[in-house]
Amino acid sequence: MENIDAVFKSIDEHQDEFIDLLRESVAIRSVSADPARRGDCIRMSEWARDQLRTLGAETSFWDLGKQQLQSGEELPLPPAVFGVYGRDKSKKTLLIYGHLDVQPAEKEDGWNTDPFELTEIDGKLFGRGSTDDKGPVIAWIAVLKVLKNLGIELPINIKFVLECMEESSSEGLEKGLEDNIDKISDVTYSCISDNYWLGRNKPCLTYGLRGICYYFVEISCARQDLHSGINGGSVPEALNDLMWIMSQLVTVDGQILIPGIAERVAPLTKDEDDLYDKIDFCVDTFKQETGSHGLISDSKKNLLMNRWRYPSLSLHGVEGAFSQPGAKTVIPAKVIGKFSLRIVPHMTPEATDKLVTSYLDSLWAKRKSPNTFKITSGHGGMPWVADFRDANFSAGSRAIERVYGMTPDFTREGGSIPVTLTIQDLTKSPVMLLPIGASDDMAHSQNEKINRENFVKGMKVLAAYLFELAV
Ligand SMILES: NCC(=O)N[C@@H](Cc1c[nH]cn1)C(=O)O
Ligand SMILES: [Zn+2]
Ligand SMILES: [Zn+2]
Repeated sequence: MENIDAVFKSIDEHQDEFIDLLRESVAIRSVSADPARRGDCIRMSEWARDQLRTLGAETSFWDLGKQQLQSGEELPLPPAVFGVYGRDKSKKTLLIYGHLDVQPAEKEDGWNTDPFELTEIDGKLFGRGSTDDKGPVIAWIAVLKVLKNLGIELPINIKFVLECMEESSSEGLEKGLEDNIDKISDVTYSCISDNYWLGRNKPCLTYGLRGICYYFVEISCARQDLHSGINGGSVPEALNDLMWIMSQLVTVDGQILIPGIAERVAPLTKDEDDLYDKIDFCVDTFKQETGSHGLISDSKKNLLMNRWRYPSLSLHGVEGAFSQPGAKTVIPAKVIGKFSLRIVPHMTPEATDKLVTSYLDSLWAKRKSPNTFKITSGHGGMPWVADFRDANFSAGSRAIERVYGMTPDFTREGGSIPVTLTIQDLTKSPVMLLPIGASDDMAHSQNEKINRENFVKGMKVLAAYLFELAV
């Protein structure tokens, strides 16, 4: 560890260069959900591969096959980037996973700046992907650049797996990992930096994620849209049916109304119950950061449990419904309601699909509507919970202490990174989530940002972690 101060110094000195690298990557509009942006996603994979290659990694692309769109059209999936640094059999091997795709963003959504032009205001670097997840990926690249420039040998071998479809259910990646299992079977530990601190000031390490099950409810009432004056009162309307169904999924205080869900949740143990008290989390700050008008509970423990260890159901939108400004008097012919459930141990996507489908079928039978009704389950991903008392977490914790002078909180996360469990299972090795961004980074939302300080200190934590892992 005698070199670490030189590494930290170099990170400080070259920080603007690394921010420029982040700027370059943010400018590539790699929105995986938008078929029109597939070329940008492929370009983003090429960009990351070239970065790793320039730094001396052996790189290759994993072809992940094709994506079948609802329209029947087929699109190539962006290739995953595989990078290898070092094959020294006497050293441990760390697998680093990150994603290069981003959520959609338009200036008109309410951004104060162009989402694809990294803009620094008061030490905050605004831009789509700045924190989720281009910032953390660039932070890893920056660490390798610094080590290379200083001529410092890597203390461990590194394998990168970078994908460009995470925000669209990591389509193709599980198979890509399985097909390339021989290339990752020597992995000792894995690290994913793709989530956030619980607050703005205290770093954390994360040992749990919720899974996800996504659903589409399609109702059609006519061949084409109708005039609500001419036809209103004579035609049973699809959107009325859909709203009736969607209003019976979850209560105002977040209770899921689908029978059988609550029974599948892992019981709370005394050990787990005790963990929540020690965690640094302020309910009022959380409320203020989310800008929400109220919270489902004002107890710290209940809120954390609701975010981490209980399922939640969110309604996301209705395709086909009139949503522009103004007062169009239309009866939409076909609407598709979208909702998802975040699932937790011991729930599985398969069992959840059955409960959801059977409940929606029973509601539809009660409705006695002549309209057509179809439920489709979209992507599903398992939850993940690990042991945070292992050597991977100890190394992460020591690295954080070195940079921040404090030990991290051990947290879970309400979001989902389904590939986490796949990586753990395929490599048969421990995975740790090491977030570098703060709780108010607004991933997926308007004005996503990463603080310059988090970005720079995050690089230092990642560098120190590499050396701590080797101990
Ligand atoms: N940073 C992790 C993340 O944002 N994960 C997404 C994954 C997802 C699932 N469906 C669409 N995206 C999340 O929403 O948790
Ligand atoms: Zn992410
Ligand atoms: Zn995300």
